Amino acid sequence: MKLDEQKIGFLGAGKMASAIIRGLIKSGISKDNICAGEKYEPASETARKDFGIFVTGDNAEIVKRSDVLILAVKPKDIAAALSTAGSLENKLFISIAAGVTTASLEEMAGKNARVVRVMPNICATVLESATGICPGKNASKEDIDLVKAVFSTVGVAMEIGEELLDAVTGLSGSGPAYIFPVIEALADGGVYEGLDRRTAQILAAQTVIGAAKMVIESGDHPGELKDMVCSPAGTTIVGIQTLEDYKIRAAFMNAVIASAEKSKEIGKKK
Ligand SMILES: NC(=O)C1=CN([C@@H]2O[C@H](COP(=O)(O)OP(=O)(O)OC[C@H]3O[C@@H](n4cnc5c(N)ncnc54)[C@H](OP(=O)(O)O)[C@@H]3O)[C@@H](O)[C@H]2O)C=CC1
Ligand SMILES: O=C(O)[C@@H]1CCC=N1
Repeated sequence: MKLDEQKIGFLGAGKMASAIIRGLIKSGISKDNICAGEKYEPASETARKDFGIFVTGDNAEIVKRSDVLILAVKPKDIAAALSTAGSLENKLFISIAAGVTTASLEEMAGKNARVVRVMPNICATVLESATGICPGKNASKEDIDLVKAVFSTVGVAMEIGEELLDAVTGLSGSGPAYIFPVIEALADGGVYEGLDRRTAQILAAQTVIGAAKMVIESGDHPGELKDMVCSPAGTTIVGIQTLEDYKIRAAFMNAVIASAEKSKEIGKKK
């Protein structure tokens, strides 16, 4: 199955669907092969205007037009979205909803449904998502390859066992929201010391990009990279000591764990 031969339909055309649609179009997928069902008219209008795709409030029409469906509504809205979707027989059904297991998706979409559960993140907007992919029991190798191809258009995509998808949700699904306040706070520190806001924000964001790139490109342990910055009796080790005083590492670990636990809780409700 080639990606550019598939008709891809989204149920929900909000923030995440828009990010993925942008990636697909940027990677050369024709807008004529993409459509979306959306019940909120302003979101429909934005999708039509931004991407030139077909958008309707009629989910069943989207299902009819599509080979591949990407469910991109909030977990609480899934049952309602599927109740208006009609038959999903012979469709590849992808869900990006946090917490919702492949077993409950299969139950909702029909026992033999080819389901793949995916956890991307909002950085798909700039084609830098970190995405975990987990096939349901009826998904074929071809289906998984196609899903990988879809999410590779918006960043890095890797297959992960379902028992670890809540961990992926806590880490990379929610993770951008943990880094944005870090960038804001770094910039605040710069502003406190006299930098103007714009300059401080660019320096802060570029510092985060650079640090992340060093981790990925070197493959070195982040602790070793931190040591490279800390001169003996220098400026950085004083900053590190301050962060340790505030238990910054425990704070981030606990944020990821709390988010993963919430994802598990959502999964139990469905
Ligand atoms: N935001 C993020 O960073 C991430 C989100 N996710 C997951 O992605 C999914 C979507 O999240 P996100 O894009 O942020 O949400 P949004 O609220 O931006 O988008 C969802 C859209 O779906 C619409 N909708 C609701 N019910 C229906 C329906 N029955 N038929 C058609 N459209 C409907 C909503 O309309 P209305 O507003 O009127 O309800 C809304 O416009 C969630 O399940 C979330 O867990 C995964 C990874 C990251
Ligand atoms: O907060 C949420 O539930 C969604 C899922 C991952 C990121 N945002």
